[in-house]
Amino acid sequence: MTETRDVAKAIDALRRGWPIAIAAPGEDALTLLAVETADPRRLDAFASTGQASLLISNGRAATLKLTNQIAAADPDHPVVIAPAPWIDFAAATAIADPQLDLSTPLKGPFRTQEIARPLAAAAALQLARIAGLLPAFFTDGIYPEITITPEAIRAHESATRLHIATRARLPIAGEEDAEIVAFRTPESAGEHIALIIGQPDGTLPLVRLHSECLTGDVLGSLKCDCGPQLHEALHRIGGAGWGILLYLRQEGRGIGLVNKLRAYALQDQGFDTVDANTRLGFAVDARDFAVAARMLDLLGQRRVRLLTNNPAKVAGLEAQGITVAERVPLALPANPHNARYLATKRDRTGHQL
Ligand SMILES: Nc1nc2c(ncn2[C@@H]2O[C@H](COP(=O)(O)OP(=O)(O)OP(=O)(O)O)[C@@H](O)[C@H]2O)c(=O)[nH]1
Ligand SMILES: [Zn+2]
Repeated sequence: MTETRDVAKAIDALRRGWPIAIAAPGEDALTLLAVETADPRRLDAFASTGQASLLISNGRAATLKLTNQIAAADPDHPVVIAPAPWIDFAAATAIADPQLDLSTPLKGPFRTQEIARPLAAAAALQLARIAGLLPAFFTDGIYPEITITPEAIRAHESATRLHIATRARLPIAGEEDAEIVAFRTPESAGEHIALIIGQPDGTLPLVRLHSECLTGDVLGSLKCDCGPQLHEALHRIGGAGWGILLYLRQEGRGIGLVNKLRAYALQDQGFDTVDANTRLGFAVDARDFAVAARMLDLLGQRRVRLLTNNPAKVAGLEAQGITVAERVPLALPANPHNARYLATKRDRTGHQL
């Protein structure tokens, strides 16, 4: 069994443009080179014939009108494009990156091929998301140094080794009686944070799960509602007497900052937040709230009142054994820049406002 440490090495390798392999039980190993971090020289070294297959997500394949029958029936089924002489590094980049769709007339024809290693292929796309890279790979090249298993990727993602690293008083503007709690896991560097406001008083805590949004939280972006929601949540928790804000390192609904900004670039071209994620090749929402449940558990709070408009957060916590006794809506006025985003959340992702 590969160690989760090897997953960290594999993520590092992909981000540096080095190949890795994923070996699932019952399948031959699938060799992979991330398109985003490759270059023509690395592609030549990976595929000595100069030609490699391309592994892309179902959403990206659908945009390129490339889903074969099996893939069309199953939106999680990745797609492999067979090698062709014209699929050089530049063509592969145009296949991988939807931002280039309007400026790059795609060549063709493409030929998709049956996926010989479906488990490894699905794990590869998951790993691209964890690494914050575009979900597209050259495959079937030379055998690399690092081989990992889908099981190790799952273990790397799991919250079971999350623990409290330290806690300290942290008076904040408007809420001076607050304590910050930092959580760590050996698997990843991004630390999740809880801010406990007020003191437990026998009532259920008012809890907010806030997913990181650098643009909204720090820069005051008007494209989303994250910044105002963050401040309103802190205010509402204080007003309730006591409660907890979980600051989850799930930037861009789990696809990472760079991929979220790619989604913004697609939104500049007219796509909404849902279609932008799909065209990039990601799930509409890639978050997993198991980590939030584990944090509440470690804080001794298994029954909460939850500030959210998103039924998926309620379901995600309840699936992990946290009781959401009440959902408390958290809606803020729209502005001209985020009105469409809020309408899309209401109309397409089931947010209840
Ligand atoms: N991929 C992507 N992520 C976005 C976009 N706009 C905002 N985000 C991210 O969405 C997340 C905001 O989620 P939250 O406010 O916690 O949750 P929510 O699903 O809107 O549910 P609420 O609890 O009702 O607010 C943050 O991680 C943002 O970075 C976008 O257009 N694309
Ligand atoms: Zn935001």
